[in-house]
Amino acid sequence: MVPVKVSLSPDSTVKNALVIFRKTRLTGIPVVNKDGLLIGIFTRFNLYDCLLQGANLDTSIEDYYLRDVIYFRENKTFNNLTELILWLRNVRIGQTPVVDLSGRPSGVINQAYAVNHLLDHIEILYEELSNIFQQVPCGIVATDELGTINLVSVFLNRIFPDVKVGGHINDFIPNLPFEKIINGVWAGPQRINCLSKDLIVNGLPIIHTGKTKGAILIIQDAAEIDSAKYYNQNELVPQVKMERYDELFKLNGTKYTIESIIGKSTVMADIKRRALQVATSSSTVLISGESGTGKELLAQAIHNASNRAKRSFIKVNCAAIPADIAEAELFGYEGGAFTGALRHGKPGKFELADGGTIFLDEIGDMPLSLQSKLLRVIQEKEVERIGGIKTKKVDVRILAATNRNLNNLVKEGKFRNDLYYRLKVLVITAPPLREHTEDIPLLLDYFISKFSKESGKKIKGVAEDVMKFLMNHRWPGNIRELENMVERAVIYCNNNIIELNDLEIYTKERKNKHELPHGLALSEVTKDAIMKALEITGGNKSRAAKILGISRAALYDKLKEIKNL
Ligand SMILES: Nc1ncnc2c1ncn2[C@@H]1O[C@H](COP(=O)(O)OP(=O)(O)OP(=O)(O)O)[C@@H](O)[C@H]1O
Repeated sequence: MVPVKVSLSPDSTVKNALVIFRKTRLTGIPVVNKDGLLIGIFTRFNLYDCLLQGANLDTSIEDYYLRDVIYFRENKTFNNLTELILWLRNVRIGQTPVVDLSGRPSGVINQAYAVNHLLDHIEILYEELSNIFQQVPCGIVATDELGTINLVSVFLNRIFPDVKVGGHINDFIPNLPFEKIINGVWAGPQRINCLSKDLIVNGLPIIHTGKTKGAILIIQDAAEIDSAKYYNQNELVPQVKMERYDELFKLNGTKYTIESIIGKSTVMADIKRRALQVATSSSTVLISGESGTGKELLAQAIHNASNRAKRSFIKVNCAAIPADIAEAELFGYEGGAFTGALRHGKPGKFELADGGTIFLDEIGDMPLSLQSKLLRVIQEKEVERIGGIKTKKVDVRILAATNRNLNNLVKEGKFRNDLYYRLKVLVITAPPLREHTEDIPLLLDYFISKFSKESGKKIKGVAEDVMKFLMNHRWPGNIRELENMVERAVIYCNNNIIELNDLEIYTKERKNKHELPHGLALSEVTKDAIMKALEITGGNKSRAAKILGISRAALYDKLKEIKNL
């Protein structure tokens, strides 16, 4: 609002008005009664009219000012867009007076101000709508009155991956009764069969000012709804969903979806929202975070929420493949390319992931020589087998994960800068468990239920002091450490409640407190733990890493350090 301090009274003269118009940018001057209350407005047009009718400078404005004015009270807000649009359409003057709560003029607002207000409203509304569209767990399409698609929700693309904005709805979903929906005679929800899919369809025409402007269609996969009915509502939600996705998992070799990610804290809710958002695009995603924070789980969840869900998810552990065979593993080779090569050659992981997703785990450990080849695949979207003469186009979505600081690796010359920039188009950071300890009770419930089922025990939960201890633990191995701790505690537990003594981390901590010679170096403790883990697993490093709650790469790093002790 622009504050206005000037006003006229009915007996003010044309000259008084001219002086104010000359001094201000006002297009209308408020007219007030003897109590100072707004009773009208004297506009520039009123001035022209009275001059044309022969008024002189001393003529009073009494017969000329506008009495029937739309004005606002200072505390007026528009409750909704329609109210604001109506006002914009109805105002007859460029500036609308604003009065204070007692009815005295205090300023004006102009149309530019109102339009800006309108745009702010539209922006908020648009944000809200697109969030709903991205996250609502059923397929939604909005079309115009002819059936041309304006909006498609992420979930619809899971049922019909090809549906795109700009196309006609019946080109993608032929049996859909669009005519009935647009004419308002579709008594949905109804089951229809379309392209051999069993669908539950609901549809409504969008009617604006009495005219049909388009339609909203809500489409669900009947199989999903039917299968959900079979599950006990009281069971853990993730387990219900997991079983429902079994088919998909079998198909693409994954285990997790967004619903498998346990955690209701704000950070975890943000992560899930972000995962759903990035699932809608095909750009490269860099998932960073400490070991055991759920980076692989996130990668699988993103794949399964994307329209590539029914295609392959290929995982490559960049730290685990020996450098000399890494190129063949990733890009494949032609028959006879080298000694020991298969006669007919072998496709690489990128070819196997064609149409789907490749997950490059521990990307920070990828040898430099391979990094330049990966960069070429990302840029050219084609692969060349070793010993091959042709390149092959591949459509692969790349998800990369690392627990190392790639920025530092770039500075140390161990990671290509250009590859780093290509990888971090979209970034998701999995938070360490110590930053969302409020999720510990939920994670505990989930893992206790999982391992109790596996071991045939009926463990109900943890004792109060256990919960206290766990909430205060630092969790260097994050959720993996918690998971492994519960797995062991369930084995040791002899009752139906896990006690402090069932926790290895508690007994170890107590032992360390009481028995370690004062001043024993931390490196010695680490060494002891690693040696013990290797002893238990008979030298198996993967299992030893699991017991220690760290990644294989982290274990290799620690072993290197120990050698130098
Ligand atoms: N939010 C979560 N909900 C349920 N389970 C989880 C969650 N986060 C991680 N986990 C479990 O913790 C374990 C470790 O997760 P994951 O392998 O995805 O971690 P990571 O960050 O990829 O680890 P690394 O860097 O060591 O490879 C897995 O068994 C996974 O199922």
